[in-house]
Order: sequence, then structure tokens, then C-alpha cells
Amino acid sequence: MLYLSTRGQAAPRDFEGVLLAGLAEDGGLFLPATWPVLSPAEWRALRGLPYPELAARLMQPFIGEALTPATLLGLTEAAYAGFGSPAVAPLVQLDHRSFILELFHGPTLAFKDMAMQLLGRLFDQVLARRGERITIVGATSGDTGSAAIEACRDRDAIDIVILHPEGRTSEVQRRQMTTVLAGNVANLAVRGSFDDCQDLVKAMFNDAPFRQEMRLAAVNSINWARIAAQIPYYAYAALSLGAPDRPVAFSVPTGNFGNVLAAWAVREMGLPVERLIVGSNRNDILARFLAANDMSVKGVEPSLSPSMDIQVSSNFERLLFELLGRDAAATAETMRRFRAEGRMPVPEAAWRRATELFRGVALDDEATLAEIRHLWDRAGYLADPHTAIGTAAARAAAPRDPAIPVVVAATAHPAKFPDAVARATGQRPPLPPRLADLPAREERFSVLPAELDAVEDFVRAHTRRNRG
Ligand SMILES: Cc1ncc(COP(=O)(O)O)c(C=O)c1O
Ligand SMILES: N[C@@H](CCOP(=O)(O)O)C(=O)O
Repeated sequence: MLYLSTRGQAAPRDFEGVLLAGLAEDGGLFLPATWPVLSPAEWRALRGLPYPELAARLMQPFIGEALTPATLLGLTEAAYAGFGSPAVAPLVQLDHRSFILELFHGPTLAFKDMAMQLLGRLFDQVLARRGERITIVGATSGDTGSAAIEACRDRDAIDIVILHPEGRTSEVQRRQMTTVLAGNVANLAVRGSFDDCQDLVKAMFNDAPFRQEMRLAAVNSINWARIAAQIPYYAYAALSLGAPDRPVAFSVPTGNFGNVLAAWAVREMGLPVERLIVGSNRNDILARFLAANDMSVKGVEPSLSPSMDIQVSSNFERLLFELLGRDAAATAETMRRFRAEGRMPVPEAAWRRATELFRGVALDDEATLAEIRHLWDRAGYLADPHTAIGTAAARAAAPRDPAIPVVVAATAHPAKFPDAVARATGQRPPLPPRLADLPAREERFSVLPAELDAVEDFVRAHTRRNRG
């Protein structure tokens, strides 16, 4: 399997090259040169497989010869062995047509573990064979950071620096990152928004000498391996509900557009996905785009669903590339104008194609609290604010045909956002026993302004300290 950059100027490469590169050198994102498509009979044959086996089978075409099937299966089995549910990603029925796909049973209680537990092992495998070290730089609005740190802590060949927006995550999210005192881990609170953190990470990748000197790698969903590892759970849900012989819809609380892009990918691979519903908070750029082709950046505003306090959704570029007929020059020019003007000029025909499949629904904080309360009162289900945005969006934009089930991606455990959940329901969800002492653990992090030089110096110092 070869991968192409959405901006067309970086050399195509195989999975291992993409895993280690993260962002393409031309600033674009990698996508498979062709999508692996399974026939209905091949899909049916995957029904009922244990999750680790399904994940290995679906990821093998993306990984190609980088790993043998037996090695990949060993990695997926190890990645999901520690999850708190034997199903790994259990599907819970909410009403006659709505289902919740719980993606938060991993070590850091958010859907990021589904990919990150595998990514850490993939990095280890590849780096050991090559005898190389990397420095991971990542941006987080709260969940990617802790999942990446958990997956990479104490690994010999990896140093990791995670940037989070100062004061804009929940306390549980921050402590899950900053209380990991492993020598290879560093946390940076940036005075700015998640978008500033993400810009800084991309700027480090675009600084070629720095990128080479540090041997930078990515754990954000700019790294194709992250998306590849998120595809299996959508297939798992769809197959459980009767696909490929029955269409399904997904509702995905969305920020950086990586999770919903993985749902879109299973459609490219041949499963009948009827609709993709994108849930947003008051940072509603994606909902505005889908309603009126208005992809214009406003300032990031804090909300009760902080992991989605994002305006510039990295992975939208991958969809844009497809909507523009895989025209890399047009994609590069559209992204250049978006950056320069703060507004993305998506051609009318491409926008219409997007609206055939996608719907956008935005909820403010009051509506989010009302939905958490509604789920608790009506179904006895305690949802975190991100998941609640997904369930409300699902009701608002479900396909007209009631025979089509709608699966909501439950992206975080309610205990990560106890204040919002308690405000809505009076219930304060406890952390699992292994995290019960989190509020008392020692924290370690540095604070810096959103300035590239300062952040690069910090990353350099951290890496040099560990490389000796
Ligand atoms: C809990 C939670 N829900 C939803 C999202 C949005 O997912 P994505 O950025 O893949 O769109 C995130 C962050 O990525 C998250 O942490
Ligand atoms: N919500 C995310 C933001 C980063 O998204 P990613 O999928 O690109 O890593 C977070 O929790 O950090």
C-alpha cells in the first residue's frame, strides 16, 4: 500500500514511512493511494470476530508488508488486553434505533486509547528493527495527550512532548497528563488555544532542519496510523447491526475531524454508511460549513466539551482532497487561502457532495447539559458532554428511514468531566479505583507562550537530556 500527500509535493511512501513521518513534508496529510474495498461476502465473513482479530484483519491492507499478519495480531491483542470491557468497544442500545458505541474503556478513559495503545506498540516494533529514536510532539485539547503519554511512557526509543492549552482542559484531563513523571515525558501548557498548540506542532514539522535534528514524529490524527486504527470500531458496530446487508448511520462528536473521517473510511471500504452526523459545540465551524458552505474561522471559545474546542479541523483536509477529486494542487491552494484568509473557498459542487452524506448539528452548553440530563432521566445513561452532543445530534439529524440504526460514538467516560455531569444530573461519576488518587498526585509541567522558538528550545532541551 502506497500513500500520497493531499498537497502532492511529498514523495509517496509505504506505511512505515507514513507512520514515522506524521505530517507530509509539503504540509499535507497522507492518504492511501487506493482504498482497499471488501466485497459483501468478505465483510460478512468478519462478523463475530473478537475485536483484536477484526482490527488486525482490517488494518492489514493499510500496513502491507511492514508487519506479518501474525505480528500485527499479536500487537492488537496486546493493545486491547487491558481494556475494561471484554468487548473492547461495547455497543449499548439506547432506544429502538439508537446505539452508543462506548470507546472509553481504555486506560485513559477516552476513545484515543483505541488507536494510541496500538500506535505505541507500532512505533516500538518499527524503531527496534531500525535501531532509531524519535521525539514525538503532540497537541491536545485534553484526551490525545494523556492517551499518547500512557502509550509512550518509559519506552526506550521515544521521547514525548505534549502541548495543551493552559487552563482549557478539565482538571482530570490535565492531571492525567501532568502526573506522569516518567523521564521521557514532558508536558507544556501553552498560553493560547488548542488551535495555537496544533499550529505550533505543524510549524515544528514544517521546520525541516528542526524536524530532522529531533527526528520528529506525530501522534495526532495528522498521522494516518491513528485513523487506520480507528476504522475497525466503526466496522465492528456496523457488522454487529447487520451490515453489509443493512445500512447504518453514525453520529460523531467532532473536533479535529479524525474520528468521523475513520467512519467515512469504512464507507470507502464498502460498508453501507447512509449518513455521517457531525456534532459540534459552540465552536461550530463544521456545522456552519455543512449548512451553508461557510468554513470561516472565529476565535476558539471555551465550552463544557473542551476536547472539541477547535476551529481548524486538521483532517478536513483529507476529505477536501477527496471532494476535489484528489486534485492535490487544488487542495494545496484551498488550504493556502484558508490559512491566509481564515475562510475556506470550497467549490459549490464539492460542498454539495459533502452534504449528500454529512449533516452538522451544533449545541451550546445549555443544550449539552439538557441532553446529559435527558439521557440520565430517560435512559439511566450517564454521558459525558462530548457523547451527549453526539446523541442530541443523532436525534436531530437521523435518516428519515427508522429502520436505519444510528450509532453514536461515546468518546469519553463521564468521570473525565465530573463537574458538567454533576451540574446536569446531580450525579458525580467516580474515577475507576486505579485513578482514585489522581487529585493527590504530584504534577509536573512547564508554561510557555505560543511562540515557536520557545517551544522548539523546550523540545530540544527535553530530547537532549534524554539522549545524553
Ligand atoms: C472526548 C472527545 N470527543 C470528541 C473529540 C473529537 O474528535 P476528533 O478530533 O477526532 O473529531 C475529541 C478530541 O479529539 C475528544 O477528546
Ligand atoms: N480532541 C483532541 C484534539 C486532538 O485531536 P487528534 O485526534 O488530532 O489527536 C484531544 O483530545 O487532544
